[in-house]
Amino acid sequence: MGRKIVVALGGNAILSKDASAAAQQQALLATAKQLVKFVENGDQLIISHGNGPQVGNLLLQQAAGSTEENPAMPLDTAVAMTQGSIGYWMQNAMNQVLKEKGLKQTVATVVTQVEVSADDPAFKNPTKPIGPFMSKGEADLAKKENPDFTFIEDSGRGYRRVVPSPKPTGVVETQAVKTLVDAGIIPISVGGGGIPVVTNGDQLIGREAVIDKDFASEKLAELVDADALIILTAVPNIYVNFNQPNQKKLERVSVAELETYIEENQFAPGSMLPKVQAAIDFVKATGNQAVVTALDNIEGFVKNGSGTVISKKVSVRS
Ligand SMILES: Nc1ncnc2c1ncn2[C@@H]1O[C@H](COP(=O)(O)OP(=O)(O)O)[C@@H](O)[C@H]1O
Ligand SMILES: NC(=O)OP(=O)(O)O
Repeated sequence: MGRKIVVALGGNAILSKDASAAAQQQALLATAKQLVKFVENGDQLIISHGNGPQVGNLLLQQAAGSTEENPAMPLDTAVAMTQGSIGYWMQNAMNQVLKEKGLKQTVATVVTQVEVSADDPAFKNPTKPIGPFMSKGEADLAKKENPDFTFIEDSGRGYRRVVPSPKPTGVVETQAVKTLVDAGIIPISVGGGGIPVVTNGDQLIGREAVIDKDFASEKLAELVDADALIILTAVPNIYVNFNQPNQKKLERVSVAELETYIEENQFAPGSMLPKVQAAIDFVKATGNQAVVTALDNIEGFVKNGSGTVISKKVSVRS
C-alpha cells in the first residue's frame, strides 16, 4: 500500500478568469494530468478543493432568477451544489486521465458535511471572500440592495462579499471516505470546505457559511489517518519576505520555525496564513509531514521532494 495523502487544490486548479463550465472543466483536465502523478507514484489519493468563486457566483445566479415559486437556495445548499458540480468535473477529468495512463483506479465524489460549533465567533464576523471581484461602486450598490451582506476590499484586487467561515470540528462522512480508500477508489471530499452543519441531538442542521478548504482538508487528513497533507497552490514554496527583494524560499521547515514567522506576520491572512496554520495543525496532531507546493510542481515533489515540507523537527546535517 502506498502513502495515504490528502491533496487540497487551490483556486488556480479550477478557475482563473473564465467562469464558464467549459473553461473550468478544461482547467480541471490540466489539474488531473498533474494529480495522476501521485497515483503513478503509488500514493492513495484523497482530493479536496475550494469553491469560493463558484459558490459566490451560484448565489448571484440564484438571486437573479428567484421567484416565490422557485426560491433561491440558502448558502449551505449552494455549497452542496458546488461540491456536486466541481466533483463531477473532477471525476470526469480524473477518469479520462487515469484511463489514458492505463491505471485502474476510479473516482467518486462524497457530498460531505463538516461539523462546526454553533457558538463559533466566526458566525458574527464574516471573513471568507466569495464570488466575483467588484468595483467600489458595484459593492456599494450590492450593499444597498442587500443590507445584511458584508463586503470588503480584498488585498488590493477589488471588493468581494464575505461570509462567515467557522472552523471545522469533525467530518460526518469520514467512514465513507475511509471505505472508498480501502476499496482503491479515489474520493473527492470536503469540497468547498464541506457543508457546514451543527449538531442538535440526532439532527445535523445546515448553517450559512463557507469553511476554509485548507482547514477542512486538515481535519479530514487527521480523521482518515493520512500519512501526509499536501496543499497545492500557485507558488512552489512558502516564502519569508514574500515578493520583496530579500524573499527566501522555505524548503524544509519545522513547526517552531513557522510559528516564529507567523508572529512576524510573514503570511497574508486569507491566502498563505490559513495554509500554514492548517499544515501546522496537521503536523502537531499526527507527527506526519505537511507540504505546501504548486500544482505544477507535483513531479518535482514526487521525484525530488521539492516544495515546502513542514515537519515536527527538521534534522540538522552535520
Ligand atoms: N509568505 C508567502 N509565501 C508564499 N505565498 C504567499 C505568501 N504570502 C502570500 N502568498 C500568496 O498566497 C497565495 C496562495 O493563497 P490563495 O491564492 O488564496 O490560495 P489558493 O491556492 O488556495 O486559492 C500564493 O499564490 C501567493 O500569491
Ligand atoms: N472554501 C474555500 O476555502 O474555497 P476557496 O479555497 O476557493 O476560497
